Amino acid sequence: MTPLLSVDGLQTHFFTRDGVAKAVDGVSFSLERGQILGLVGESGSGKSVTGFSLLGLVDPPGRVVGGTITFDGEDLVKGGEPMLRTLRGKRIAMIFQDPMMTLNPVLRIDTQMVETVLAHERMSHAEALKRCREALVMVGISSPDERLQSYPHQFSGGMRQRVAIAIALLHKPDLIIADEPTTALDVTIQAQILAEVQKLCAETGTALIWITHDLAVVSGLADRLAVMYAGRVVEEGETARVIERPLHPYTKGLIDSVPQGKTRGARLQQISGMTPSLLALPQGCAFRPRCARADAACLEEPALEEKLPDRKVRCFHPWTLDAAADAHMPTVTETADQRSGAAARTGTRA
Ligand SMILES: Nc1ncnc2c1ncn2[C@@H]1O[C@H](COP(=O)(O)OP(=O)(O)OP(=O)(O)O)[C@@H](O)[C@H]1O
Repeated sequence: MTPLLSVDGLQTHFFTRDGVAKAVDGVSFSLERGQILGLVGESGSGKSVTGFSLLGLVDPPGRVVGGTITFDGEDLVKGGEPMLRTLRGKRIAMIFQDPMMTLNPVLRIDTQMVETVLAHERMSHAEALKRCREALVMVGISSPDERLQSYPHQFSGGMRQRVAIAIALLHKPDLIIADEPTTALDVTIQAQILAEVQKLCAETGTALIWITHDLAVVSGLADRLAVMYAGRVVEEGETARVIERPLHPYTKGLIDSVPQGKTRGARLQQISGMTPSLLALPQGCAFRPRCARADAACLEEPALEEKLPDRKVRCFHPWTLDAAADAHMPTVTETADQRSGAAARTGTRA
């Protein structure tokens, strides 16, 4: 089956006075209709820039400098702004962390929603209003008529985000890109919205890219995961399989740092070290300075390769491909420095 979206070798760079920040540098993934992809990684890994690149929303000094984005058979990079203008908001919608990026504070909800409908479709005002009402009901808003006559400031944060999601749904898009849309909300509201979005995707066949730094959020939502580090996808695969058997040391570190019921009260493992500056990336694998499994081979840049069926990983020493070897490898949370410190104390070679 041809995927709805196929991103191949996408590169989006920022040409700053201090140098070129390769925020997205060779990102590849694909998505089928109705599928949910979780795009995960620490802050600054290039998740948002990837999302913005898909919609042609990267502003100078940033620019898409390479790769292809194929959406329903059309090359969006080649098609450029004229093609994107016809798709944006209609076939591809975006939900932002701050719903006020979507909502106009001085307009009533009905005015802005009806305007959005009529921007892409010809119908009467009454028909457009009916569509708006249906979209509000879809995201769990009761008494939509009353809500339609309100202004954004009359809503709670969670309710504002629901309205923003309803606006994204107005044209029954093929793809929604959601950039940390529930991060600012309390856990209960977040869980409700996640459940509703999941249901909507299943019902409408809308595909979704859910961008988040929170692996726990997407693990219950996404069909597939793409893990990003320093502008690159380092691991991609089916969510359950990635969580159960992470291959990349960074993915394993992310999973180990998610609180589990069984570890309540126990000290959480954290990935030591910091994400590197994009203006001064280490030679070879960008995760090398934080990785306990790194060796001289990692001074070369690994490629994203399919090391197990339907599992891609960008690493020379992925986990659990060789259980016997894994048993002798240090955990990802130990750094090379810690290892050599331990070795010095015990008089062994690190
Ligand atoms: N306007 C800009 N000018 C220069 N560099 C930028 C700009 N926007 C983004 N970048 C670069 O792109 C990198 C990735 O940014 P991006 O917002 O995609 O990260 P992210 O993974 O979404 O993190 P966060 O969750 O913090 O938003 C930034 O760390 C920065 O180096």
